[in-house]
Amino acid sequence: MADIIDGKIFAESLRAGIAAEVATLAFTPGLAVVLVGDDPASKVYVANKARQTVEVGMRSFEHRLPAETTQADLLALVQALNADAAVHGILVQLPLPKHLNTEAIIAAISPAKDVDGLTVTNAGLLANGLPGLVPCTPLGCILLLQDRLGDMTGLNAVVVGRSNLVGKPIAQLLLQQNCTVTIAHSKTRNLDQICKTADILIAAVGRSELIKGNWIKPGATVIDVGINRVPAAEPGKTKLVGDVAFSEAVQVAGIITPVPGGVGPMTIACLLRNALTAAKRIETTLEKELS
Ligand SMILES: Nc1nc2c(c(=O)[nH]1)N[C@@H](CN(C=O)c1ccc(C(=O)N[C@@H](CCC(=O)O)C(=O)O)cc1)CN2
Repeated sequence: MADIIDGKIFAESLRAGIAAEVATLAFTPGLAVVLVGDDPASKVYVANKARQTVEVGMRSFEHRLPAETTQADLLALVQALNADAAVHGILVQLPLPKHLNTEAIIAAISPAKDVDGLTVTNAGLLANGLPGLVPCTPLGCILLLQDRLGDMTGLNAVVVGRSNLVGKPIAQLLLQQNCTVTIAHSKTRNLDQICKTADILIAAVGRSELIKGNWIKPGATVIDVGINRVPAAEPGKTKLVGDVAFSEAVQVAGIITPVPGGVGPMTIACLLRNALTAAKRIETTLEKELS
């Protein structure tokens, strides 16, 4: 049986460290979260983000906009937040309603306040191995891997998924750890065989329980980023499952993250970490400009 990583406990200790550091600052970091529409899961994530922001001693600015918000209105809000000195981090909850142009909205966020690490500037910094803001879920995965594996030099890492939010940035972070990285996706041929080469397998493809136990190399470390809501055995109820068939995989892998309770909680903890990083950088730059 694999060792099961408890992401909740890890995230709690990360948040405790952030709170301790915030308490030492001469200013209060501020994080703005923008939600457009009524997606039930997004509403829960945004509420959790706001609550945890306050719990670590930061200021939370919540902006809930109706589903019919126009591109121009959302852009105007982002620009106002860019200009607001009390706001050090800006996050626009995804997915946005279909009529909005997500790329243009993300591009409008000041890279210094882009705590999701999604602007082209931050993606470029990551690709070049330079310090920027790194997307939260990939950062959470790497922190878990570093904690469990330490040095990852030379390990074969397979990332299943190529999104800007998870797949591409985590591949970059694994390269920085000296892994040999393969990026696979839903159209990859012989996906099972490729997965079987992985010492580290990252499942971020968004397909419930796609990755079976016999796709996994015995003893591999499996990080499941998938969050898929599927019908439960009880009629009318649903449950969360990952991209990995957990009950099979847990018998083959050496280390594995569960869903829920694995990577998910790390996402918000890493958002707070990014907000702290952004705030310190912004305030330091301001101080330099004033002196
Ligand atoms: N702007 C962004 N949008 C989205 C991101 C993101 O990083 N930035 N990621 C996801 C959603 N997400 C945060 O926004 C997120 C997903 C899951 C969890 C989490 O704690 N999951 C729990 C289960 C929670 C549940 O019951 O639904 C777990 O896995 O244990 C936190 C944050 C998409 N959008």
